Amino acid sequence: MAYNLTSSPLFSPDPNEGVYAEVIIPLALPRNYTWAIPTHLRANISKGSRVEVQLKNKKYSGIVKTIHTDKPTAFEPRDILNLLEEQPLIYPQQLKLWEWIGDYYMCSEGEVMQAALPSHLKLSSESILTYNEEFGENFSDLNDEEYLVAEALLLKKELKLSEVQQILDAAHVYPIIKGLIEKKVCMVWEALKDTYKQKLETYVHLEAAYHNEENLAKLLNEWSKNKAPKQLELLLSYLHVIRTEGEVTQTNLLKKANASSAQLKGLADKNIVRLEKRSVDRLPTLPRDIKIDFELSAAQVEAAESVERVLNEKSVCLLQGVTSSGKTQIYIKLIEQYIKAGKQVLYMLPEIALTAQIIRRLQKYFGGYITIYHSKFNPNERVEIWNKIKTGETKVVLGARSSLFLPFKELGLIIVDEEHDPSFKQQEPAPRYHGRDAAIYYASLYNAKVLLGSATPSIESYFNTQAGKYGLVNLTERYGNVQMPAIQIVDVKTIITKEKGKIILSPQLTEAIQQSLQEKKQVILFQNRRGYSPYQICGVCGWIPQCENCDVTLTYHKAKNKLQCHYCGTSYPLVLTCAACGNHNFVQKNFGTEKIEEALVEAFPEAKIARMDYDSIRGKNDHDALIKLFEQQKIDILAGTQMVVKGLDFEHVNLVGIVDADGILNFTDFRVNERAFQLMEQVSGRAGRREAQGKVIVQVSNTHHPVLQFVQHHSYEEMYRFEIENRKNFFYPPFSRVIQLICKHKDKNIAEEAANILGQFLNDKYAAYVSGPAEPAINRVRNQYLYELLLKLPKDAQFLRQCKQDILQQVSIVQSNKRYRSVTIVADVDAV
Ligand SMILES: Nc1ncnc2c1ncn2[C@@H]1O[C@H](COP(=O)(O)OP(=O)(O)OP(=O)(O)O)[C@@H](O)[C@H]1O
Ligand SMILES: [Zn+2]
Repeated sequence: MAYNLTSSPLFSPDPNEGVYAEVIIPLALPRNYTWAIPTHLRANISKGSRVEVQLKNKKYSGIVKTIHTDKPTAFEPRDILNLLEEQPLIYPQQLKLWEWIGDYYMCSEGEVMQAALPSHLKLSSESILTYNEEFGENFSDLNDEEYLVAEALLLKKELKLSEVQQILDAAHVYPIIKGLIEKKVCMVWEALKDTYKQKLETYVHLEAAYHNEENLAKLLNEWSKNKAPKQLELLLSYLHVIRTEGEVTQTNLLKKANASSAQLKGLADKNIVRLEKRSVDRLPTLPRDIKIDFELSAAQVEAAESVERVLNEKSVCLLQGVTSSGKTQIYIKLIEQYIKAGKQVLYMLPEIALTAQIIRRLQKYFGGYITIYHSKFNPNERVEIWNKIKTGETKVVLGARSSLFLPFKELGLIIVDEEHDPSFKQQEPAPRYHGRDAAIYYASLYNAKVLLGSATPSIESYFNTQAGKYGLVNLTERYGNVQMPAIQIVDVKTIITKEKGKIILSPQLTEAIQQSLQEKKQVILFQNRRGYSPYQICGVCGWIPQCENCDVTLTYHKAKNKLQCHYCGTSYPLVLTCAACGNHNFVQKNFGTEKIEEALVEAFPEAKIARMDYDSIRGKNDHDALIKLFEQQKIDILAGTQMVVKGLDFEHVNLVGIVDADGILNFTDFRVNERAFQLMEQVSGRAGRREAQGKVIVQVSNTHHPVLQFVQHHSYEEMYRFEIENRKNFFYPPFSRVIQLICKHKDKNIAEEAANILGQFLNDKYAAYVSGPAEPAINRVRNQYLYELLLKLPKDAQFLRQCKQDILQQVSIVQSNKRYRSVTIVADVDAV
């Protein structure tokens, strides 16, 4: 099914008859409300239009979902106040996507809208406007009303929309605010993303008049030598720098020209140059240029051709290529084809913040054709990207799951790289959607194709290939025909340490590291726990310090000398005295990345060692900086969490150590085997990617765990055959669909009662499919007690729809009881 992008013109109703619009506003309402379209707006409002509406005493910008003539009977609809753009803000495909996500993931379209639109496009009375420092103070282009608001903003730096209303004393403020945002005088502050801080830099531009060679020559020739010779010198320097470097910052220019800012200001006052303050994070504008300078290997050519063949027949193809087989290279060739055919491509990655390496790789080939969409970007930029995608100007977008909400004009292909990665699923808040699954739906609306890629596909996707729903293409050899790394299992049970705890560096691992260092190779050590040690125990009575807000032991962070809860983030001072027995004899149990780093420094004093986890990486650039250092071999050993795994490509790593595999194998989740395999295979995949075969050492005490063998054989198929039997026997996905319901309340009894009532109802109607309510392993987080129900439902669309409806209805019945009104009930469809 494909939709016509030009929205259908309004039907022409009887002028005396009312016309109404169902409007989505960014709130979690159980349903959308209806407003009347006043006569003067009828000709221009269509599906997808952005309008200003009032609900109770608050105003919102909302999106028109449908237009009809059925007058609501229960209430007198109010008029829509304003139409904010002539053209619809979003395409019909997006309305469809929002609706699908709302239905499928059991949330409101308002919640989807909240996630889908950049903050600048969703205004409400509570929105806060902040002054945009980049704008400067030149208000000459503003009209009277805009001027009033801009002046107030310059003074106060931020204003609530309700305050703007008072300043203007007008009913219709949204169009004025829209104008100010478009002119970049202000931005909408995003409460959740307050980490965003602009760093500004002043850029120097030649005024437009001197872009003309003749004018410029005249200016230079007629410059009288004795008047401001320093400025002339500065101007000549500028002309030199702009030619060689493309862009000129004030700092750079003044340094190169050995000039002062007063001299630069002199040039600006003469209207020769113009100074512009701009955020330094902003992406450089690269020329739009495709430069593909590599050839695919024979195996890659075959795989690429198979992908094309499959996509001619099916909408979705899974490219299963072992680690370092060059899947990215195949994507690059495919992207090139789509660009040349005038189509847009969305390249989705699990965590964009961790993928600077891939961004660099793609920019090298596609230059300005590639755009990155990122929640860390300045809101102005996000709207700019939004608009360029909507007009079709931007051809390729690289982004995490939220890039799915962009308004593509001619979407041709979605690539979901590392499709198995659990971070494609949004956890909190709603919409709790899966980026991969929503991508498949979204693509279908454009008749676009989807390419899923992974060395270790999700069981669900692989199952779909076996069922014939998706095509499957295999790439079984590494690029350059390097052998897959050899896996050595080290039984840590047999190694006794001084402290009778788990060993961090077994003799085998130590020796292997030594050898790598001698050969001038690099080492990655993986541990899925950060901090120094995950708990400390009183050596006398066994008491363990816990978080006050969560049912969780506290992790010791040595560098900060603090205890920290990894669930709510609260820090505590170190506990030296046991709260139970008063002794001072704590033992640090188990270990995280910080302790590994310490052990490495001790064992290899000559080596350069670095740690990569959420404690050592702060800003968005830290990660890339560390990766670059590792690429340039300025680091010998890198110890880290999942962060060291995701799709990274290093040339000189020949050894990988999985320091504590038991920590991966002992989860209680039904996906544990799948996850453990994926994680270990992916970590292993970082070794020996270029020349000779690499080596992986897995330290583990549970040496008979079946997953270890699958990893040792690098055999996804063995893992799949083993796991699919389990899933079938216990009726887990892909044989069923799971919906997890969680009741949360600060009073344990109330949470439990609400869960019981819900459970009772579900058990009456869906007994065969319900387990719980039960307390999860961690039953209190942020002072909220948790109770969980799990439904494993047959995959019958009709049946599922009914069941979801019943659940939602029941949730609202439970919450209509005063006692349970404040119980939070979360439904998570396809929970991961
Ligand atoms: N045809 C080719 N020409 C030149 N270099 C290539 C080619 N194919 C792959 N490579 C190089 O081999 C390395 C591995 O490729 P790539 O990172 O694409 O593998 P991958 O399949 O994505 O691996 P993973 O699943 O581990 O992320 C990269 O450095 C890549 O540049
Ligand atoms: Zn806590």
